[in-house]
Amino acid sequence: MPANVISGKEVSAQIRAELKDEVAKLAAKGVQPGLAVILVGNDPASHSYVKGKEKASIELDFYSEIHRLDENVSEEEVLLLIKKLNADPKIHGILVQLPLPRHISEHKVILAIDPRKDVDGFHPQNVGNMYIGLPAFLPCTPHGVIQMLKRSGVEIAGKHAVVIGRSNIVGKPMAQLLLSENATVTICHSRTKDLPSFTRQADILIPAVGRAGTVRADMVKPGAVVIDVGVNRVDGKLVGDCAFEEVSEVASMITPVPGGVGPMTITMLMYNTVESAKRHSE
Ligand SMILES: Nc1nc(=O)c2c([nH]1)NC[C@@H]1CN(c3ccc(C(=O)N[C@@H](CCC(=O)O)C(=O)O)cc3)C=[N+]21
Repeated sequence: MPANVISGKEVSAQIRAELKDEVAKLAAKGVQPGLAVILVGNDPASHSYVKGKEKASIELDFYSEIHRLDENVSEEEVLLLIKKLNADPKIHGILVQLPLPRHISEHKVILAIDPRKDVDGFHPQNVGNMYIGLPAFLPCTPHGVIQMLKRSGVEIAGKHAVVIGRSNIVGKPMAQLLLSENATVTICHSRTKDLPSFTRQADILIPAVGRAGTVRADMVKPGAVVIDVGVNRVDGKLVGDCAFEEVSEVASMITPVPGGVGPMTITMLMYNTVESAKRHSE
C-alpha cells in the first residue's frame, strides 16, 4: 500500500488559522506582531524564500519590513541595522537570511540579534536553552517537522528516529527536539559508514542532506514515517533527498517536496513571531 502523504500545506493552514486567532487577541490589546527580514545580495533562491515569508506576513496581518541590502554592504552596516531593529518596539522578530556573503561573519550577525527577537532560534542563548529544556525560540525547520509528526498522529516517544545530517540549522536541533519528545535518536552524516544499516532501523527517518536520491526504497523499513527536509533543484525542478516514488511504496507516511517541510518552516517562523509579540505584550 503506498504511503499517506503528509501535506505541509495542510498542517500549515491549520497552524496559521490558530495564529490568526492569536493575532486578533493581540490586536485587541493594540499589539501587531512585527517581523523584520534582512536579505543581503541577489541569490534567487533566497529572494523566493523571502517572498514566501512576506506573503505569510500579509496573510496573518503582521507588520513586516524587508531590508534588501547590496551584496557589497559592510558587516558594520548590517550590525548597525540589527541594533536599530533590536531597539524598535514595532519589531518582535528579526531574521537575517542565510547564507551571507563571505565578508560578513554569520556568527557575529547572529550574536548581534537580541535573543528575545531571534525568531530563527539561532542565537547561542536560544540554542543553549533549547538544549537544557528551558523556554526558547525553537528553530523553525525542526520545530515544523515535530508539528507535522504530532498533528499527523505519529507517536514519537520510544520510537527510533534517524536524522541524516548534522547542520546547526537542521540536523543537530532536529535530533535534540526528537530527544525532548523521548525518541531514541541516531544522527548519521557524511562520514557515517554503511548508512543503510542505520536508516533501515528507523521508525522515523529524517533526511536533511541536500542531495537528491540520498534515500532509496531499500534503505527504508516497511511502515516507517519519512519526513524529507532536503531541498534540491534538479533540472529546474524542486525535489527532496528521497527518491519519492519508490520510497512511498515502502513508507507508511511521507512528506512531499515541494509542499512538505518548506511551508512548515515559514509557518513556524510566524509562530515564533507571534510568541515574541505575546511576551512583549505581557
Ligand atoms: N535565517 C534563515 N532562516 C531560514 O529559515 C532560512 C534561511 N535563513 N535560509 C534559507 C533556508 C531555506 N528556507 C526555506 C523556507 C521555505 C521554503 C519553502 O516554502 N519551499 C516551498 C517551495 C518554494 C519554491 O518553489 O521555491 C516548498 O517546499 O513547498 C523552502 C526553504 C528557509 N531558510
